[in-house]
Amino acid sequence: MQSALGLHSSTNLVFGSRKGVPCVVRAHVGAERVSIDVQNVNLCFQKDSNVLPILKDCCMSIPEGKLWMLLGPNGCGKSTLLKALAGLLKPTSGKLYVAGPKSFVFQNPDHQVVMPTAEADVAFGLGNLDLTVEEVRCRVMKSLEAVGLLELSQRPVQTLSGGQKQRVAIAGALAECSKVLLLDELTTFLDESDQMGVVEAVRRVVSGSDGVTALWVTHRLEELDYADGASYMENGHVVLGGSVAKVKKFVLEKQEEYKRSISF
Ligand SMILES: Nc1ncnc2c1ncn2[C@@H]1O[C@H](COP(=O)(O)OP(=O)(O)OP(=O)(O)O)[C@@H](O)[C@H]1O
Repeated sequence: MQSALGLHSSTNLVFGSRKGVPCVVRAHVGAERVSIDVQNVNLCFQKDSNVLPILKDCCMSIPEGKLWMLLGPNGCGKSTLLKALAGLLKPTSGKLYVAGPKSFVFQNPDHQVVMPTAEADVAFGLGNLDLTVEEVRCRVMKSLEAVGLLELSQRPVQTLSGGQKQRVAIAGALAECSKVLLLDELTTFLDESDQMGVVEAVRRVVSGSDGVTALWVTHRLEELDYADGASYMENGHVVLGGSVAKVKKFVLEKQEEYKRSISF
C-alpha cells in the first residue's frame, strides 16, 4: 500500500531462494530475535542490453528493537538494499525477511507530507483502516508526541522545517503501527539542528517502543553515536557489521587511508 507517508506494507516480506544455497527465514539469530534478515541477496539492474549487478551476495541481520545505521561509499548499494527491504525492488536471488509491518521514509519530505497540517497528514494514512474518529485521534496524537511534534500538530506543513516534516512522516509510519522503519538518508538536506532533531526523534521512538526497529542509511559519522549498531557496505555487500565503536573505527581508518592515498 502506498500511503501519503511513504510506502507502508503490513505484510512480512520473504523473497525467493538462491539456486543451490539453502535459504531459511530467520526470525532469530542465536537467542536474539531479528527484525531484518538478508541472506545472499543479489540484485541487478538492466541498462540497455547490459545487466548491472548492484547487490552481490549481500548478507545482514538486524536485531529487533534497535536503531541500526547503514553506511558505505556512494553507489555501493545502500538505497538499493533499503528499497529491496521495502519491497520496491525485487532481488534476483537470495532471501529477505522483514518482520513487518514496515514503512519507507524518503529523503525528501515534500514527496510524502501532503496534507495541510501535521495532524491531518498523520491521520491521512489511517484513512483505509477501520478505526473510529477517537481511535484515529488517539493514534495521531500518540505518534506526534513520540516524535516531539505534539505542540505543532495544527501548524500548516509549509511552515515546518525539513526536519519537522521528516518527523511528521515518521509519525505517520508509527500511527500505521509500523514495526520496521526504513529511513533513507533523512538528514542529507537538513541543517545541523534539524538533523539532530530527526535523529534524536528516531532514537526516542526506538527506545520508547515495544520492538520498533529502524534501519537508517547515512553518510554522517556523527549520527552513529545515536545508534545501537551499524553495518558498512562496499561494492554491493556488507563488509562489516556490529557495534558502533567497531564500525566507526573501521570508517575512520578508511578515511585516513584515503587521505594518505591522495596526499601522494
Ligand atoms: N534504476 C537504476 N538503474 C540502473 N542503475 C541504478 C538504478 N538505481 C541505482 N542504480 C545504480 O546502482 C548503484 C547503487 O545505487 P544506490 O543508490 O543503491 O547507492 P547508494 O549506496 O545508496 O549511494 P549514495 O550513497 O550515493 O546514495 C549505483 O551505481 C547507481 O547508479
